[in-house]
Amino acid sequence: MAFPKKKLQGLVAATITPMTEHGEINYSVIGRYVDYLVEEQGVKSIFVNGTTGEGLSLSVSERRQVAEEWVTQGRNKLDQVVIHVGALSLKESQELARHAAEIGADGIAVLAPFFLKPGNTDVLINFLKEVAAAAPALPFYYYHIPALTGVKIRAEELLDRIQEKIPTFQGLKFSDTDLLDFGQCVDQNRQRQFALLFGVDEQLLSALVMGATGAVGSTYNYLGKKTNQMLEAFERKDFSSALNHQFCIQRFINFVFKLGFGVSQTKAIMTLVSGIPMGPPRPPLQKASREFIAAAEAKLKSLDFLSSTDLKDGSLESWS
Ligand SMILES: CC(=O)N[C@H](C=O)[C@@H](O)[C@H](O)[C@H](O)CO
Ligand SMILES: CC(=O)C(=O)O
Repeated sequence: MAFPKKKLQGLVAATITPMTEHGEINYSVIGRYVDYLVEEQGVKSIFVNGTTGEGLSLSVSERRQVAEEWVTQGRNKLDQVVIHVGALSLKESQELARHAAEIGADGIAVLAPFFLKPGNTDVLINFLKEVAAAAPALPFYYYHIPALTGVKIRAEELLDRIQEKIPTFQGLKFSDTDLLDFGQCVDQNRQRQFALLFGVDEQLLSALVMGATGAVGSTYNYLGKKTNQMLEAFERKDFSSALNHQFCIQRFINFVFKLGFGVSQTKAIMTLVSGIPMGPPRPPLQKASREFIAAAEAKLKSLDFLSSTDLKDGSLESWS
């Protein structure tokens, strides 16, 4: 297969894995979820089984089924479905990579093994290479998220050496606030067609200035429309309105940060905004509190991210 394939760009939603109140995966709402992203948020690409999707809290068999459901439901509706296949076990990661290729996903992403960790860049690249080789026809993305993996290898250094080792390498998802590292990823790869996707939603505008080609994030599930307005303003070089959009997004994220924000809260907010029940997270994560939901709801309304008519069954009423 010729590389690069179609480039991954624009907003990519890191999908939530919907669950039932009993903690089983709720596959039945994924079709509705796809329609919601496309129709209500203008988001046409997704990143499945990542941090937000609790990918590392799912069994391999669940991860396969979740990936399959998104690919099936997204067919002819979504531009790209990228499956995160990172795992501590190389074997599991390879199995998931092969599976992603079999089901017709558009790409795979892998993070650094985070328990027994790679000690340097070459060791990390060699691990990634073994996974990539299990899906030789699929674009491969590195998922750089040092705060969660504890692997502090700079992306710029990895990018420098990865292309010659992994022919399917297409880019990275950069979930870190180090804009020097990110800027150097852009600057040193101008000749290449890499997708350099930023993953800190509250700082996306800075990364766009620095040359990001797209973004992967959790908030695009419910703030996709707003963020798309920021991207459009940026495209037409209307920086003051782009900044207004970014500040508005920041006001929300900053507010929830102070209350304590993570995957559990993301599930609750998405339930509230979309009306699609996302359910509780899987232990050790704990369901967001009622107080959190009430405060988030009020904030969403005050920022005009949620009109009262948007509120459907999934909202506070059914929150116990
Ligand atoms: C740690 C984490 O989950 N990061 C997400 C993606 O990488 C982001 O989308 C954040 O959720 C978002 O930027 C809010 O902090
Ligand atoms: C945010 C993101 O990319 C993830 O949830 O994996």
